[in-house]
Amino acid sequence: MIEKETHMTEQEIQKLIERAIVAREKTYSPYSHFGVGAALVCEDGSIYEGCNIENASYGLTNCAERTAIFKAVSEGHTKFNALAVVADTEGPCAPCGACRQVISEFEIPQIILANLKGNYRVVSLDELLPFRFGADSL
Ligand SMILES: O=c1ccn([C@H]2C[C@H](O)[C@@H](CO)O2)c(=O)[nH]1
Ligand SMILES: [Zn+2]
Repeated sequence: MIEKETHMTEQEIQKLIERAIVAREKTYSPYSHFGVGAALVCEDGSIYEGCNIENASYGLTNCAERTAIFKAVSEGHTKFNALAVVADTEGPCAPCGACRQVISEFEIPQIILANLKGNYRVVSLDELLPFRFGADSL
């Protein structure tokens, strides 16, 4: 189901969700047993994947979305076209607040929230994080 206009084709969306599903297989989540995968498209078309990485000190856990974004930024990318996130959820997987703030920092315009059952929803940054804090708030 597409609930929002997007610049991506159905095929592009499906390919990105598939990359996030593959990324999810690398999940390190021995505490929650809740695997999450993400796939991020950079402006130049390159794709970075990420999974959630947990820690015995629970608060040090890094979410899949932030893993993908930090991998890409650490390789020199700061402009992105889209991010897909997938988990084994009932409806489309919703990023946590910390990830929303990081997604906001890099102004990722299209965020694809998906699950393993084939449901997905494409949302804009304003839908994902309304009234957000950014550089212009400082
Ligand atoms: O946006 C989110 C929210 C949660 N998780 C992970 C963190 C933790 O490992 C597990 C349960 O919260 O899901 C993500 O990867 N992304
Ligand atoms: Zn998160």
